[in-house]
Amino acid sequence: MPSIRLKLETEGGMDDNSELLSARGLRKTYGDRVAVHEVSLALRPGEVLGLLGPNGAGKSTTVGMICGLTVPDAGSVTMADGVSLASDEAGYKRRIGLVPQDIALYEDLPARMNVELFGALYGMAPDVLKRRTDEVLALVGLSDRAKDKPATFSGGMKRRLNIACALVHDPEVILLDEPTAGVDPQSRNAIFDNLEALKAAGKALIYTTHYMEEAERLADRITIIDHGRVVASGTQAQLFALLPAAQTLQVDLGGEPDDALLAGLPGVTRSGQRLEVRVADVARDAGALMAALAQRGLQVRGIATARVTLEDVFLQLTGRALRD
Ligand SMILES: Nc1ncnc2c1ncn2[C@@H]1O[C@H](COP(=O)(O)OP(=O)(O)OP(=O)(O)O)[C@@H](O)[C@H]1O
Repeated sequence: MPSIRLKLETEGGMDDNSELLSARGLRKTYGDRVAVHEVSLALRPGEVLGLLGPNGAGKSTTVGMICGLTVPDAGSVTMADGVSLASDEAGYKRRIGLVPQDIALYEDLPARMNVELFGALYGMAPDVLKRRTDEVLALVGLSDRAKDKPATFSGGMKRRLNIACALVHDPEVILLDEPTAGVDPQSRNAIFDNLEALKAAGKALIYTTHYMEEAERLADRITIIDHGRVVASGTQAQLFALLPAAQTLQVDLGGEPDDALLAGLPGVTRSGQRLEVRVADVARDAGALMAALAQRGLQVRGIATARVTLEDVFLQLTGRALRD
């Protein structure tokens, strides 16, 4: 079968005017090690930007520089209206909420007081702080545990309380550094529900993860980072379009075919009654394949396409698996 590029929907480039926050040329070295080289990224209002990369890629260092905890060696981060750490540190930080990778809670203070302490750091008025504390505890599903101490919470509940603390001052941009690390699948789903609610409320999120499934589920756009460098950035469709044109069709036959019958069919490997067929364009080539199989008297019971994933994109761009 002739090879043609896998066709996928693509979008135009980023319109600079639509950026809520933009990081340009961020760089950070620790001794001889360059943790982050020239990282640039942009966040639009109301979107989830996934920062995807393996352990040690430089995600936390990048997030640290965006929220002002880590001082960059070079580069800058600016909000759409020009406010930056350099121009107005306190004003900038009020607009950012950080959910750190390591849970930061006072284990022996009630959940509610943990949230209020974070709010007090931003000088929130008592009545506003009370209302916001109620709201964020409700958002993360912990209203009924407000009086309990985190010391008595599960790992997933602590993660959710950590998120509530980052939200109490109602930031425009929320940075989440691997917020599902070490939580069970049920708690992970609860956290995703919280994040989807935030997105629906119009918040912009930067979400770091080394789980491509999480980036695929949550992110509107994804920046892939490896060894401190951005290796690709775009919507999932744009990233998938970076893959060489090929997809796999899985064809289930009525019985085990004679291999001689499959001779002359390109890209076919057989395992029992199942054929794996590499094609360049599913929409175009599936029909020709079905016709060729019918011509050989082979009955088809079912046909499916194997889905491409961000793991395939990472492998294509770096030559390595995300979780090496
Ligand atoms: N404070 C530090 N001192 C020295 N090296 C550091 C420091 N912080 C990070 N690094 C190094 O910088 C590189 C990037 O680390 P970073 O934590 O940003 O990666 P990451 O993508 O967030 O990884 P992970 O998913 O494991 O958290 C790593 O090589 C790490 O060892």
